[in-house]
Amino acid sequence: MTQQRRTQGPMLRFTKMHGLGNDFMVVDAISQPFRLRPEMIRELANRNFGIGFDQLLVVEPPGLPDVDFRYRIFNADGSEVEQCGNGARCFARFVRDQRLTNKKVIRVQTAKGVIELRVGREGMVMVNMGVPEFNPPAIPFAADRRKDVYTVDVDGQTVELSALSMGNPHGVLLVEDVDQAPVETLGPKLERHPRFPARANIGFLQILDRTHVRLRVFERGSGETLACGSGACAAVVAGCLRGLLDARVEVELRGGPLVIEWQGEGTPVMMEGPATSVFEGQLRLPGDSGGRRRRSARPHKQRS
Ligand SMILES: N[C@@H](CCC[C@H](N)C(=O)O)C(=O)O
Repeated sequence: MTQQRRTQGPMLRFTKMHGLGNDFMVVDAISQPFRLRPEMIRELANRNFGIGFDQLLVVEPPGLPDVDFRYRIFNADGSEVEQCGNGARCFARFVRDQRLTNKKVIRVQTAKGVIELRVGREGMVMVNMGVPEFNPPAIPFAADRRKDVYTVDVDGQTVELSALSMGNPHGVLLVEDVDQAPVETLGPKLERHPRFPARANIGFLQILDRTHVRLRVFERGSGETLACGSGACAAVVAGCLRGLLDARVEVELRGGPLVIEWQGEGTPVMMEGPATSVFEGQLRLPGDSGGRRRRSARPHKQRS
């Protein structure tokens, strides 16, 4: 019998980061070769057998003029997506910590266009998240015309939600109390509802007053996370469309607060919040499919 030898792949350096508890594995794919298949991403995202993360963020060289980097985002289920607000803040922090740039205003190419990140003091980052899109085919959401509130049938139950794109698709429901909201039951059903053909992130929004809200988000491809930046933007936009919120709102997520500003239709949404580095590590990728990894990690000096 011939013994099959598994080849050892290259070492991969990564940083573990989070934005209000929405956590990321961040990889510099400029100074090291990097390519992962979806099943490998799922394995790394696993919180028991892998590194554990909500999203994988990949820093690449730009493909456009006047842009500093390309930013790719993968959910824990291995799907590549267009937008990640908390990830964008961590991205800005990462490229500066790794000395890939010393700019304070960083222009980044995403799958849905260019976004601008501004690095502020004490680890805070301001992101221009772009102009929200309400046209149903562009979200994408199945509807014959645009509305501020849609009625959706879920297993015979009627649910009211707003649908919009922040570069990625969102549905936003108003609830009395986020602590009692059916995030774990209704979230996955709406994420995969046939009216969202590309699936969607589902936000459960509790309005406290015109400038303060609470929010939980069941994320497409990752499940409920402690915070969702694009979800916070979508929720404030949905609240403004319903006439319930002012232009500047503090959004209390399970992992902490974000400040979101939106001046109205046709203008971009601005998001401000923290970005935190947790540790740096390296792992040996399998040289062939499905091999187990060896990994090592050293704690990060906390820089705020
Ligand atoms: N956590 C993110 C959103 C990540 C992508 C999302 N799950 C999707 O599939 O669109 C954020 O902070 O915006």
